[in-house]
Amino acid sequence: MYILAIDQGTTSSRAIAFDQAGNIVHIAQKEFKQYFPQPGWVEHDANEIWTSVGSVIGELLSKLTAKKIAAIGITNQRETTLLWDKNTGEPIYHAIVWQSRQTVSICEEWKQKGYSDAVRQRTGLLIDAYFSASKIRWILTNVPGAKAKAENGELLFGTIDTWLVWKMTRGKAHVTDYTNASRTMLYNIHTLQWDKELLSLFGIPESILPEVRSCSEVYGYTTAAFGGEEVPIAGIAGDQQAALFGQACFEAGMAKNTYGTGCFMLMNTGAKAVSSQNGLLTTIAWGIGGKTEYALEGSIFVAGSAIQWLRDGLRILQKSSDSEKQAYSLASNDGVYVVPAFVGLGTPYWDSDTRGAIFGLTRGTQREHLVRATLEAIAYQTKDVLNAMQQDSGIELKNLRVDGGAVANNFLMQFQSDLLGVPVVRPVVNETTALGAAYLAGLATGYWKDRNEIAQRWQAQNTFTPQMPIAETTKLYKGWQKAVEAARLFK
Ligand SMILES: Nc1ncnc2c1ncn2[C@@H]1O[C@H](COP(=O)(O)OP(=O)(O)O)[C@@H](O)[C@H]1O
Ligand SMILES: O=P(O)(O)OC[C@H](O)CO
Repeated sequence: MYILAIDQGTTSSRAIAFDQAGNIVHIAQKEFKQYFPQPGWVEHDANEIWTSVGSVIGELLSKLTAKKIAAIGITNQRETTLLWDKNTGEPIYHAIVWQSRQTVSICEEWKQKGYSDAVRQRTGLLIDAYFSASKIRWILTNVPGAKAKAENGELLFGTIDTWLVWKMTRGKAHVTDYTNASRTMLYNIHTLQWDKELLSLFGIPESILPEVRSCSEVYGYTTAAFGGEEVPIAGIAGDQQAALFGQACFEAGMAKNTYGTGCFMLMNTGAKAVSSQNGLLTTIAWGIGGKTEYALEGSIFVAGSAIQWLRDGLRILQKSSDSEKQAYSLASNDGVYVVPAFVGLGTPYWDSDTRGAIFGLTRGTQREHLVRATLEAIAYQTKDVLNAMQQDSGIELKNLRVDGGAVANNFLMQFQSDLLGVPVVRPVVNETTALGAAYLAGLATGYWKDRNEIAQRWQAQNTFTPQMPIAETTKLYKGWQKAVEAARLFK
C-alpha cells in the first residue's frame, strides 16, 4: 500500500505516491496556465487547476490502481483565494493568487482605518495583499451579484485545499485545516476560531467560510475520480507547513527554507506563538490530535521565479540549471547586485511599491554577472529573513534544512551557507512538501506510527558548510543592504 500526496503548487500540480520508507514510488506533474490580466495581478482558473490535479492523479492510477492507495494527503499553494457557487459548483471569478497585488488599495484603506494591531494580535499577520481577506473582499465588490449571493448563503470560499477536497468528495466536505486558515487574515490563531470582529470589519459573511479541522484526520472519501474507490482524504496542510513537517522539524528552534517560486523560511516555535518585532509572520505550523504548534515565517516573494525571469524574460539562460555553471564561471560578483523586487518586497520590508533594480554595472558586466547576482539575491534575502528570525526567537540556528526546485543549484547552496555561517543541509527526498502531506495522511490512518518514526527516516543527502572568510561575506552583505536601500528610494 502507498500514500498519495497531491501538491497543488503555484505553477504546477503534482501527485506523488510514497511507500512506507518515505521513498517516492511514482510521480506525475502538470503545469497550468498563469493569467496576468493587469500589471502586478496574478490569477488562476480553478477549473484548470482541478483538471491538472485530475490528470496527475489519473497518470498515477494508471500505474498503481486506487486499491493500492491507503490514504490521500493534500498540500497547496497558500492564500490563493476562490469563491464558487454552492449550487452549481462554478467559480464566480478566477482564483486570485497569493502573489497578486490587485488588492493593495483595499489593504491601504484597512491600515488607515487602524485595523493593523487587531490583525497582528489575532491572526499573527500584517495587513497585506498577500493574504486571502482582501482578495475575498475584492471579489465580493467587483463581481456583479457576488455580495448578494454571499449574503444569501449561496457562495463558498476556499483556499485551494478546500476546493480540491470539495471536488474530490463531490461537494460533501467544505473544510480547510488550521494552517491554511491561518493565512486568510480572518482566523484567530490563539482561540482557533474565525474572528467575528475582523469578519465584520472586512464585510465578509461567515457563511462562506469552510469548517476548520486538524491537519491529520479523515475529512471525507473520494468518489468518481478514483474509479469509484472510497479512499480517505486524511491530511491537509499549506505547502510551507507541509514542508516543515516533511523535513521533520519537530523541535522548537528547527527551521527549513523552501526555494521554489518564492522562498519561505519557517522556524518551529513549539506550543508558543512568538510575535515578531521584525516583520516575520506568526503562523500555525500544524494542529494534530488537539495540540497546536506554531512557527515564525519569513516570506520572500521572488526567488526561483527570478531565475525564470533570466530564462524567459531576459533570455540569457536556456535552462534554470545552467545558472549554476554561469555563476561558477566568475570569481566574484564584481560589485553587481540584482534586487528582484518584481512584486515588491516581503519580509522584513513589507513594501508593495518597490520594484526590481540592478546596481553596479560597468562596461565589463556580462550576462554571467546578472546570473550570479540573481542567485546571490536569493541567498541575501534569506539572510535578511534569518536575521529577523534569530532576533525574534532569540534562537541561534544550528543548521538550515532546505528543499524546493532551486536547491539543486550547488552554487546557491554553498553561497547560502557562506552567508549564513551555518551548515545548509539538503535531504535525500527533496519533495518534502508532498512528503509532509503524505505523513499527515499516513499518521491519521495508522500507515505510520508516530513522529519519531518519521524523524528517524529523515536523511541528509549533502551538507554545505561555510567556506568564505567572514570579512568577505560581511562586505558582500553590506553591498546588498545598500542595493535594497537604493531600490526602495525609486518608487
Ligand atoms: N538548478 C536550478 N537553479 C536555480 N533555480 C532553479 C534550478 N532548478 C529549478 N529552479 C527554480 O526553482 C523553481 C521551481 O521550484 P519548485 O519547487 O518546483 O517551485 P513551485 O513549487 O513554487 O512551483 C523555478 O522557479 C525554477 O526557476
Ligand atoms: O506554490 P509555492 O511552492 O510557490 O508556494 C506558495 C506559498 O504557499 C505562498 O504562500
